[in-house]
Amino acid sequence: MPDVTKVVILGGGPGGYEAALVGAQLGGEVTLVDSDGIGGSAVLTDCVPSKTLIATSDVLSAMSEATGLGLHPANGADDLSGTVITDLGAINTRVLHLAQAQSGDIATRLVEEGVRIVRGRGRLVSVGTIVATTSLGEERLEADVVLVATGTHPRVLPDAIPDGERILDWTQVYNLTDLPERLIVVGSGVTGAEFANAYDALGVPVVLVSSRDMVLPGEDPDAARVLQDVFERRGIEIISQARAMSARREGDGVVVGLEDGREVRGSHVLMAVGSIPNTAGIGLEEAGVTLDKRGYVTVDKVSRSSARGIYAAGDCTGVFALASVAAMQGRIAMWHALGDAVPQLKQDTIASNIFTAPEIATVGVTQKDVDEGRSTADVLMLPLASNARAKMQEFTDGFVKLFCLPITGIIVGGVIVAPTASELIHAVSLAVSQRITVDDFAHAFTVYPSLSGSVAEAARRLHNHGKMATAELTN
Ligand SMILES: Cc1cc2nc3c(=O)[nH]c(=O)nc-3n(C[C@H](O)[C@H](O)[C@H](O)COP(=O)(O)OP(=O)(O)OC[C@H]3O[C@@H](n4cnc5c(N)ncnc54)[C@H](O)[C@@H]3O)c2cc1C
Ligand SMILES: NC(=O)c1ccc[n+]([C@@H]2O[C@H](COP(=O)([O-])OP(=O)(O)OC[C@H]3O[C@@H](n4cnc5c(N)ncnc54)[C@H](O)[C@@H]3O)[C@@H](O)[C@H]2O)c1
Repeated sequence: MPDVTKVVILGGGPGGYEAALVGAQLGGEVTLVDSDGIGGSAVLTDCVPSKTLIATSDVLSAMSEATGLGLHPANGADDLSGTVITDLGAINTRVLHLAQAQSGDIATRLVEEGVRIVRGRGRLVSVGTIVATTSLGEERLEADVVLVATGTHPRVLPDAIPDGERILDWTQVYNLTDLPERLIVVGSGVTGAEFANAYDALGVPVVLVSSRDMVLPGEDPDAARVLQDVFERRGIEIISQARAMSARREGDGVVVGLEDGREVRGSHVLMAVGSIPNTAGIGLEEAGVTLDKRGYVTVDKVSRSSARGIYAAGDCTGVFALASVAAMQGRIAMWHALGDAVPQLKQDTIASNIFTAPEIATVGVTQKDVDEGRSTADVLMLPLASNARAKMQEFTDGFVKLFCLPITGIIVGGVIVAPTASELIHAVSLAVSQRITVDDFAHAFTVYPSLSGSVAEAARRLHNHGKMATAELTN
């Protein structure tokens, strides 16, 4: 390696910008090439905007549940949420401003740390050479280390092309200034579920077209069941085992055609049918970077691609489509490339959250791992309905589920379905990453009354599981 390592990063999302910060910290000469704005899709179109929208919809969800707390609307509405004017134009203006401001803050920090930002589209022309196409023309950048962090874009069905007005992908919903009269959401993965939940809370009649039996395929089935029940109770119309084939405009509305010939009518449709990696046409395979059959860059646990000197991070690797994972993969790449101590990416410690009401947070070993024999963990599920704080808050849906190893009682995973699951999961995440036992976890104080008391209670109830297994082993 030369005295100063030249690093060129393609993509300014969390995978790219977090790597840039580490690269600069470790003395690299870092150039970040980004085509659509620093912060990437995470900040400008996906994670930050959706969670900002959900900050508003959460207030309305709480208001709609407040009747049970003795708060009645004064104007004859069904619940408190019916007493406010939901100004979607104002909500979306706030969302977009916040995203732009966040993007600006990240760009400022990068420049302060000595990262050079090139606004343009980059492509590899050889292993160590990138050409960035900018508004001023082409710029050639030589690199000792390249990081590809180009993310993904929304998948489009050939007969349901988004028009940005009524047929929308999730990057386009923030253009709306008026609430849809009836929103069809196609796809009941995390994106579809979060938007169906948010728009329902905003007071929009929602139809959810779900290709499976239940919403959130691939997530914890008990958690998915809770959400399905909550959605149905709130009046979201779920069309299960239905695959959308087309979406077309008709008059002032849209018609979604299903595979079985049925048609669903609404004022708008949001297509949330997955993503495609941004890896085509940027010289990756020509430079020796192996892509899998879906187009994701194949990487190892220190973010190395198959081509020497070329690393990849984030959604374009298909590892786990989360901003936190992208950021960690990016940092790992720089630690490795620039010779610092480097921890491998541990996928079995990743925590994530689905921002619905209630939230669904998970970490580590899953129910599927246990059911399919990949983990021998003991499982305990504790409904939150008996928790004192949950009763005070009139919260009846949700549970805590913990997974621990049978012999040692080490906590290896957890699922929390609760209004603040995204915060509650951190204790479990810490337990998983630090290999804390159920006994140690249960011995730590929790506040009374609190939902976290149920997390500790679940650990306490797993005490005998570990003991029983140990006794069986030693007898
Ligand atoms: C609706 C939605 C909500 C989400 N919510 C959450 C959440 O709450 N929490 C969470 O952890 N994750 C969330 N995610 C996932 C999260 O957004 C992604 O995991 C994250 O964006 C991945 O970061 P990245 O750096 O890999 O890519 P991106 O954020 O996609 O950034 C990649 C950047 O590279 C640019 N680019 C592409 N090609 C080139 C090129 N050739 N040259 C230069 N630049 C290029 C792109 O324009 C983009 O700016 C959500 C996803 C969606 C769809
Ligand atoms: N809160 C968060 O952290 C958050 C939020 C959103 C997305 N994400 C990340 O993004 C990833 C992708 O999530 P996603 O929901 O965008 O995509 P996805 O691929 O997980 O889900 C898309 C869903 O659409 C369904 N589908 C596909 N074609 C269909 C059709 N024609 N008709 C009906 N249904 C159809 C699929 O069966 C699937 O269930 C997640 O795994 C997650 O990692 C995270």
